[in-house]
Amino acid sequence: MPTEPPLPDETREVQDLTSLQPVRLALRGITKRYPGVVANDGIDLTVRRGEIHAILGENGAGKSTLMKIIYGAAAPDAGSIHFDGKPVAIGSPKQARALGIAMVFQHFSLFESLTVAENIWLGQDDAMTREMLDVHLDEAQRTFGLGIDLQRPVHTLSVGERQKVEILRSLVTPPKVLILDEPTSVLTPQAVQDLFEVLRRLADSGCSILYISHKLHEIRALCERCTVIRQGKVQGVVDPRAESDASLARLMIGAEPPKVPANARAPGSCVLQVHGLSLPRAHLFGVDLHAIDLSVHAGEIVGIAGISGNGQNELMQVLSGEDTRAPADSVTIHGTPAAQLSPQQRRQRHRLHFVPEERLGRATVPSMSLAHNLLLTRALTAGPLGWISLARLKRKAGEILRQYNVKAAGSHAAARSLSGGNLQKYIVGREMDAAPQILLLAQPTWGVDVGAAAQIRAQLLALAQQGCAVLVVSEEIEELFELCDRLYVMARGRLSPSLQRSQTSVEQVGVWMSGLWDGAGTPANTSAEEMSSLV
Ligand SMILES: Nc1ncnc2c1ncn2[C@@H]1O[C@H](COP(=O)(O)OP(=O)(O)OP(=O)(O)O)[C@@H](O)[C@H]1O
Repeated sequence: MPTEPPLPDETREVQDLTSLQPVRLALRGITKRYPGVVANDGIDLTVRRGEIHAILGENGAGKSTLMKIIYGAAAPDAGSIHFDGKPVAIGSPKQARALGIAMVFQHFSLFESLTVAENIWLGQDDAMTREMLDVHLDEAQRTFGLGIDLQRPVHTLSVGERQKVEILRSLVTPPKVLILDEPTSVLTPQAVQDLFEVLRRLADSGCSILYISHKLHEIRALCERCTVIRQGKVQGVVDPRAESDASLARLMIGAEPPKVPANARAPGSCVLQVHGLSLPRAHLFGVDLHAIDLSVHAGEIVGIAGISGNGQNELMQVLSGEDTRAPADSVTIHGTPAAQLSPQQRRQRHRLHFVPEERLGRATVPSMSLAHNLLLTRALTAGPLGWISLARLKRKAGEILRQYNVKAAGSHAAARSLSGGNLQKYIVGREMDAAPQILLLAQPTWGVDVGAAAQIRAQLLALAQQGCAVLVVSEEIEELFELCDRLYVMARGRLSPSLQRSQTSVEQVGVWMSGLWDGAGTPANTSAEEMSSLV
């Protein structure tokens, strides 16, 4: 049995059955510095064979950096890695894969028009023929009960099924260590349960799993050990099943997350109205919108629940002005036709601001500094005679960093250098800081830690209190119940009637997410393909 390098005294090591298993991966003193920040500061991590080990930490704590080091995508400045008892230098993802380390990234990288098998084949080494791949895939499917039709084009798959394709891809050559970075962000509760079953079977077969998530209940349901990181240092190694949300939050952020204030507002007049909006999809893999009716009042927070890929993106594009094909009066703002106004016209005339789902590439230009990224949505920052004042931009970006607790090297930092959660805080902060009258947000707390998520929700409530009309699209039903006065549910390009939050339940919204409300079209007139997109 390989010997484990000694653990430092300050680490609270949990002793349980997993400690009988040999050590598969041991990191000692891993340090990684970026300009202005020590992302990993002497990190020790021990993962045993067949163990599901969670990595927990606030935004910017250094989790992704550590995983990139294990996967050979970043080089440590100091420290050592032992794999199956032997010291290794992992210089590239290819070397990591050769050792048996696989990684499933947060964002899917699949070609829509190719089949599942073709997508998986693309990522394999040249030596793997299609015939060999089919044998491996059949074997992996049988062992882990994945049940994916390998011949289906990816565009016909639901998000849950796409996630399974990513996992299946990592199982072609059975991994010894599988790293998953927030794999459940876009999954329904049922798809999460299915994923957990697959992961448990994988662990039973001896694979060690490193699981990054901000969702404490998931970590508790799945993992027997959890390494908590704060500001690049290990705070402790605990059994998450023996910890409460409060105790995990204390380890992670040094305090309990702030309570979101109770919601007592009286909505004002109707600000944003959508009437009978039907729109064919703009591209082959989009969703048609059918007869959408929606209203949002001043001072009101309205939520749209639903599984992503059911038309939410298409609707948000019409509302934000990115898609101006709809008849002018199908969207009105303060009673005036608005569907054909550009995003800039909506910002200038109606102070309508938008936080899209994609942080990099859409909400920000990855290579530009945070200060320059302000220019994407803030005309206010131009100086007299239309000159851009860099000093003003920097000052404003600095204010947003401070007010929204964003961890970054400064206003000069490139957007892509921020951790996912910190960039999300910056984008939400940038739009809230513009004092919008209408704010549209898609997945506002995606990838954000528990403390920061509570902070963003509290700020949204305060904004509504000041009279802003807020529309939130979210996969997280609990979040919508915490925030919203009214809810709609979106399925297959249709929007349900509105529900007062106080008069509905999570269960009812869950049922409606399958498109089963009166007048929505019953399963009888729903094609198999449409139904599968809801699973
Ligand atoms: N390529 C880079 N260049 C500069 N700084 C970086 C780079 N990658 C990460 N950092 C910084 O290192 C720190 C740790 O980032 P990391 O992405 O590892 O955090 P994280 O714990 O995964 O956060 P999140 O939960 O928000 O994804 C952050 O301060 C981040 O800004």
